[in-house]
Amino acid sequence: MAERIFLIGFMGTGKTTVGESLARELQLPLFDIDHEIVKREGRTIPEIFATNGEAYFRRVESEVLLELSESAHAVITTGGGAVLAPGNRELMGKSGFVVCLAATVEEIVSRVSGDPNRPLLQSDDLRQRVIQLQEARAGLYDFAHVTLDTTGRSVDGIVGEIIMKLSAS
Ligand SMILES: Nc1ncnc2c1ncn2[C@@H]1O[C@H](COP(=O)(O)OP(=O)(O)O)[C@@H](O)[C@H]1O
Ligand SMILES: O=C(O)C1=C[C@@H](OP(=O)(O)O)[C@@H](O)[C@H](O)C1
Ligand SMILES: [Mg+2]
Repeated sequence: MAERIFLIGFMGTGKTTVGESLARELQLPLFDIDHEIVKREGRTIPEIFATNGEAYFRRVESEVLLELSESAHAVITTGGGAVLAPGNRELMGKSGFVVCLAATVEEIVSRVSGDPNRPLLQSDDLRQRVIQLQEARAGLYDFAHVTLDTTGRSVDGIVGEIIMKLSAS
């Protein structure tokens, strides 16, 4: 079974939540790239975006991903935009088993609505914003080894399916 597992997918598909449970089940350490960035920077993601902009955030995100991909045997949960850099996609594809979580637009909207921690989703028309960003990212999650639709599914059920796919890999 792979010892380095990446969870990728659009915002609100449950990467951070599922990753915690998956790491517990597999008895592997867990690294959430967003949490690592917040620790390293000593400030929140909205603060980083507001003060230094998205390009700066992407640089730190890529640095943290590179360090974890080289060192940790772990479950590594990424932010939804970690796939934007081609180098990040290549790195994940070759250094671990990549699981993409997906969900319908309606499900994403209901999960992330009212959460101030995603600067890219602070919009008066959240549904339209999700659609627009998904279009801008079309195809960028397709390098995953497996993709799971999480809509209407329990975290335990999703974790069980990932473990089955891992065993078969
Ligand atoms: N399978 C699920 N069913 C219902 N709600 C979920 C599920 N997975 C995650 N959530 C909820 O959706 C929100 C976003 O989850 P999160 O793990 O932060 O997603 P991501 O890291 O992909 O942005 C959280 O409030 C979380 O509790
Ligand atoms: O998709 C994105 O560009 C982002 C996703 C977020 O992580 P989650 O996907 O865990 O919400 C976080 O990294 C940041 O707000 C940017
Ligand atoms: Mg997350």
